[in-house]
Amino acid sequence: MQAEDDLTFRDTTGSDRAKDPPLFAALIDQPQDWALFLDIDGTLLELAETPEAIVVPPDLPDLLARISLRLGGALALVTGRSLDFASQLFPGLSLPIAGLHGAELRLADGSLQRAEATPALDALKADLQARSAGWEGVLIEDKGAAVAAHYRQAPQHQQDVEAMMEAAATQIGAKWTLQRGKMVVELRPASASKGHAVSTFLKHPPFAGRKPLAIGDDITDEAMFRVSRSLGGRAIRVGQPVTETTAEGTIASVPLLRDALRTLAEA
Ligand SMILES: O=P(O)(O)OC[C@H]1O[C@H](O[C@H]2O[C@H](CO)[C@@H](O)[C@H](O)[C@H]2O)[C@H](O)[C@@H](O)[C@@H]1O
Ligand SMILES: [Mg+2]
Repeated sequence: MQAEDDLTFRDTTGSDRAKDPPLFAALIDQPQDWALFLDIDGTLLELAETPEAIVVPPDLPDLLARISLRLGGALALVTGRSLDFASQLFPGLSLPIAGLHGAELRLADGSLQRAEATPALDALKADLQARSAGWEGVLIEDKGAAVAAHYRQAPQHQQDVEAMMEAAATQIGAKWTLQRGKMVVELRPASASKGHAVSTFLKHPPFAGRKPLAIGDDITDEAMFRVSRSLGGRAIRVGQPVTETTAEGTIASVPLLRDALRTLAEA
């Protein structure tokens, strides 16, 4: 077991140290003590130009399956994607998943918590499509009970998108909240967050009684970092944080994180 101080690490160089960082050594030594919560976009998967253009490496599903087995099933995906989308990304795996930033849950026993769109939200989605139609490159992503406006391909429209989504948030009311992310502004159900998702998983088997390790790359992941650390767990942010982070360490890139996960799976 590593000394407590060694559990804090910061790799910004891409050095080999990230391949076997102390946090993962703790999981390798005592897999029965830990629960792992993994974000998808920008963490497990490289970011792509559009939401649909992401690529799942062929070996990733098997890697996740092996880690889940090693952790006694205490591995969950915690994502801004919808639960259905995340599930279809990894066909054949039936991992516990939190979707829509925590508003949708599939627990290890298969029980489901869904978030539903309302007629008002559906009308708003159509409105957003119409309002952004002239902004070439801006994409509206319909996620069921959430909607995202992406400007990765049209950074010149960032302010237009921000203003449009702020007005949309006022229009739809307090049941939805703005969630900013990497070149995206979303409206997500206000009732939950990634932090709520982690604390809910930890009340249920096989997560209950374990220490959480949360790994993510973006503002939305800070909620699970805070919960994880407040419950005696740990947090890692992938990439160079451009905003304040409560994670105690960073891993420089998606490939380096996957290297660390391979080390865990092969231990
Ligand atoms: O919580 P995550 O699993 O990280 O999901 C966050 C959002 O990811 C997606 O958007 C981001 O990734 C896209 C594909 O790489 C990229 O084109 C976009 O610029 C990013 O913001 C997804 O489309 C959103 O619905 C998720 O909330
Ligand atoms: Mg992410």
